[in-house]
Amino acid sequence: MTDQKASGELRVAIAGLGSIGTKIATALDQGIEGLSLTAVAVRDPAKHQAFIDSLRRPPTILPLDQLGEAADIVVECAPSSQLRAIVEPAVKRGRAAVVVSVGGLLDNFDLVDLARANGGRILVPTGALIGLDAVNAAAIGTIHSVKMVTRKPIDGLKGAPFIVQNNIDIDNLREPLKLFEGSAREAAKGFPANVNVAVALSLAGIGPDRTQIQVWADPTVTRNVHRIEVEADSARFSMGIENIPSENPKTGLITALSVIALLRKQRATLCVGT
Ligand SMILES: NC(=O)C1=CN([C@@H]2O[C@H](COP(=O)(O)OP(=O)(O)OC[C@H]3O[C@@H](n4cnc5c(N)ncnc54)[C@H](OP(=O)(O)O)[C@@H]3O)[C@@H](O)[C@H]2O)C=CC1
Ligand SMILES: O=C([O-])CC(=O)C(=O)O
Repeated sequence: MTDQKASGELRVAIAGLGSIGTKIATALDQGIEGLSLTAVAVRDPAKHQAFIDSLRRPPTILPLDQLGEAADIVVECAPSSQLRAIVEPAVKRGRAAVVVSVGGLLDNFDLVDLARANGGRILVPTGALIGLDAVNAAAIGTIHSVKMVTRKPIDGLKGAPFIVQNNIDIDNLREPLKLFEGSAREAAKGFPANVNVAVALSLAGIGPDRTQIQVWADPTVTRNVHRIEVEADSARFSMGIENIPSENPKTGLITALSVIALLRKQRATLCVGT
């Protein structure tokens, strides 16, 4: 690993080899300019050994808290409950942490201060969303409102704490049901594995308390559908995305691609989009 550092490559580690992590690992193994995969953290090594062995340059398996020793960039793609255990040791060492479980960041926002104090960075990819470049730009001026409506197939919402705690039966729905309306912050509590997108949107724009979201369980859709309306002093824009679910029905296929695009930008000569 020291050799790779000496060669000028940015070393990348991945925490969690699920739907998102395996795709990022494969892309890094196939080659991203100036980056190499050096380490991964998994909960059950035996489960992932065959995948790791199938890579051309198999990474080392390390505990979560050691990823920052083996990498310049630590990519978090585990459940949000693990966010702190992954990000804290990395940013303490001055590393960059790419966070996909961004909903979990709201309850751990001191990590941003920790990163700042230690020369680390926290990078939130656009993920399963669209247009955070425009939201970032509008936020340089004044954004008056950000409203989002998320519709997901039943499988994309099963088990969400909001649904369980309120005893809502979504299994037998025949028409769309509005489950939730409120702030991105409250939505992240009720749907921690379902509305990371709303939190990313809020952090790019006017924050988790002012960003409004509706969450619908919709048996008539087969994709994770997000529609967003932004009203700002520079522009008014509407955005929509219909994500094809990955093998994890809660996660759109585009999420891993978004992280790969972010990683590509770290060393690319030509960068397009903010
Ligand atoms: N920002 C965005 O736009 C989006 C964010 N997400 C979020 O990204 C995260 C990852 O999603 P996804 O890949 O679909 O999830 P998966 O459930 O497919 O994968 C998560 C992986 O993390 C592993 N894991 C669990 N605990 C640990 C641990 N202690 N150490 C190491 N690995 C662990 C799991 O292992 P095991 O298989 O053994 O359980 C699993 O392989 C989720 O939090 C999800 O909500 C998802 C979609 C969009
Ligand atoms: O935000 C999330 O956690 C996932 C999501 O909506 C999607 O993949 O479309």
